[in-house]
Amino acid sequence: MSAVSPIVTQSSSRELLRAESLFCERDERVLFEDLNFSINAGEIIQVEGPNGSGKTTLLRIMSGLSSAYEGNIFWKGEAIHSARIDFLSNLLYLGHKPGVKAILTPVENLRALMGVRQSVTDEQIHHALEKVGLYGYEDVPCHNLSAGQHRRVALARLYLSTDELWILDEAFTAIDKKGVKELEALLQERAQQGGAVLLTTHHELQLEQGFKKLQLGKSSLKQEPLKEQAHKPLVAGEAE
Ligand SMILES: Nc1ncnc2c1ncn2[C@@H]1O[C@H](COP(=O)(O)OP(=O)(O)OP(=O)(O)O)[C@@H](O)[C@H]1O
Repeated sequence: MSAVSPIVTQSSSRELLRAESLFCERDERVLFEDLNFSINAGEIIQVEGPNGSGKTTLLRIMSGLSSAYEGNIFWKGEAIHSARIDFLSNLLYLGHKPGVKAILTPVENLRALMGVRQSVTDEQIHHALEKVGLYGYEDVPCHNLSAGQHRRVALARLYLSTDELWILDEAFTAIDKKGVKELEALLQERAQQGGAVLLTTHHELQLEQGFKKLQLGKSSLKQEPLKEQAHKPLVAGEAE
């Protein structure tokens, strides 16, 4: 169980984010084209593809951090640029950089990161840090912590967040086997509570509930349709 209860439970069919006819080219190489997909409340979607196929690029575009694309993105049916405030107030994005301030302790960092968005207690922060293996490091300035520990401070936000949409780029690095299991459980719990998760990971996800995979083209030239997960017959339609 995470330390934070969901604020609302949403219908699992409610569309949150939708991409229509996305096209992205980098260095004269097409990363994806005519890419159509949506993520609903209660869903987990893993973006898959070889190194350099555009996974991070796609997550940055879907998070509003990059405008290097053509096509349309909608948040709850409204064009993303018009819905920006609501979108950003309901999004948790975890990228490659942890965004942790070295001068602050893990507790202070989390207080600062969560402070303006959501009120959390010190007890919840301590619980979250324990979940990512930082028990005993709560009050150590982050400049004394390793790069992996910095990532885990950032990851602890997931144990506090009630944001509707999580976009996670390689969130499974820097955690041990137990941490991986707990994070998988957390993602499922979040989805069951009506949250949605769009993620990339090189780790083979072991989720009891179904999840979708969005496969980016191996040649980076052509977008493949969403594939069904082998052991879970989830509909993985491309254009919805
Ligand atoms: N800001 C940028 N400007 C130009 N090209 C970029 C930029 N960011 C990424 N690229 C290029 O876009 C391609 C896709 O990069 P991206 O990081 O999205 O791939 P990825 O699938 O996440 O890779 P990996 O699995 O190695 O993390 C790469 O060839 C990269 O060099």
